[in-house]
Amino acid sequence: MTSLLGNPIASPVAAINGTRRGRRADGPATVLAIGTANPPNCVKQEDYADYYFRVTKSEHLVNLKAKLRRICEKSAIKKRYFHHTEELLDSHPEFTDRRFPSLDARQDIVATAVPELTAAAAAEAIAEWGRPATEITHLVVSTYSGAHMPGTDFHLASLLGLRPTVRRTMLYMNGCSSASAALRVAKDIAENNRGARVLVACAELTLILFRAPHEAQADTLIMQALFGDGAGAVVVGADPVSVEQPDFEMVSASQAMIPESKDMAKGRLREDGLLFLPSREMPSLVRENIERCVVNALSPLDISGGWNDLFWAVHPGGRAILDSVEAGLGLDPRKLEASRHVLREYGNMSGPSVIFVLDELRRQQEENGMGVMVGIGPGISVETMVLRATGSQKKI
Ligand SMILES: CC(C)(COP(=O)(O)OP(=O)(O)OC[C@H]1O[C@@H](n2cnc3c(N)ncnc32)[C@H](O)[C@@H]1OP(=O)(O)O)[C@@H](O)C(=O)NCCC(=O)NCCSC(=O)/C=C/c1ccc(O)cc1
Repeated sequence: MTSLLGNPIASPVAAINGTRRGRRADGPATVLAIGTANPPNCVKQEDYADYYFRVTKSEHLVNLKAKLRRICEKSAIKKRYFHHTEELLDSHPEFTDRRFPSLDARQDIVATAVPELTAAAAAEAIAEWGRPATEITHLVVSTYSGAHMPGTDFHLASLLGLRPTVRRTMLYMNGCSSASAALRVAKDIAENNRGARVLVACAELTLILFRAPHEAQADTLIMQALFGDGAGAVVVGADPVSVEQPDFEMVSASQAMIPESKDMAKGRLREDGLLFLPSREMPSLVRENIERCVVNALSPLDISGGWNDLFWAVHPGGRAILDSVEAGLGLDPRKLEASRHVLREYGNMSGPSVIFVLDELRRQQEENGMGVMVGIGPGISVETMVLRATGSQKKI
């Protein structure tokens, strides 16, 4: 084939393939910055049973209150943060009276509260990144706290002053593995679009699942006892330029469904909000399956054991979940200290929790060499990302 000037040129397919290769990044995606945020209302776990039965006007359910107190005592949580306050709950009796539908009112509140909390975390990440917000090329947002069109991605882009052409992806209802899923998507975007800078943002507000106790549904006490509000944001990009100081390389990402687990961690969006139903078997199923998930994720990298030589960023879904991962992998107890710290200080914030754990690992400078981020979500889904700490001396 010749050009109009008579010079030989490559075939169109070869030219397109060449261009496609040229559009890819040279190196792996990296974590360039991390931001986190929580609402101001803080409730100590030791006060939670009194607080919860008072605000739901359920003091007469003395057995359930005693049960909640037992769960709180065993939770290894010290305190949690919530967007909702006692005043807000008082002004919305439908949030605590199961006879009335309340989804509309919950959706109306989270429609602005989720983008605002997400923006606080994202602004922190962008400030640390050190480049203008207008240089973010892609946005991946994940939440189960409300669903709107346009969604949190649209509002967040406006709140942060992102460019109007920022390419947005919205992920809904990924439960507690939502940030892990968003980071996996961001890694693919960053590695396949040279120069891309992807903002990942994830927030959850427990207002979407707050409800009064009920004798016939004692299991709902688990979500009231463990879950807290938070937002996490990460700037992801490959081939860092001089101002950028990566914390972690995102080496590989995998996802697995634990067999026979579809009823283990279910979420149902109801007229009275989101109902989360955790099975009692969840911790044991995690313990039995976690090593197989980790082996599948790491064997392509020729890593097939020596789990204590890696650092770990495990989703703090509950004390029993962390105990199960520790036992299933035979980890030295200090290996999950960053996850236990996040559980202790914030509770289970669902998806954003792993972003807090990554932040904590780099703060404690506990990360070294290779490590694994583990997200645990509905079904049971296990999201695994192999990371390599860059040893950045960034001031955070
Ligand atoms: C701190 C716990 C709750 C209790 O500690 P323990 O050492 O097991 O203590 P006990 O065995 O004595 O349990 C205390 C009480 O809690 C009860 N309990 C113990 N698990 C249960 C139980 N799943 N049911 C309902 N009663 C129970 C247990 O029966 C007992 O009741 P009682 O005998 O009356 O004192 C512990 O079991 C624990 O951390 N469990 C894991 C909690 C859990 O499943 N976390 C969720 C992980 S998945 C995730 O993060 C979110 C995914 C998600 C998915 C979809 C969405 O929409 C949103 C999110």
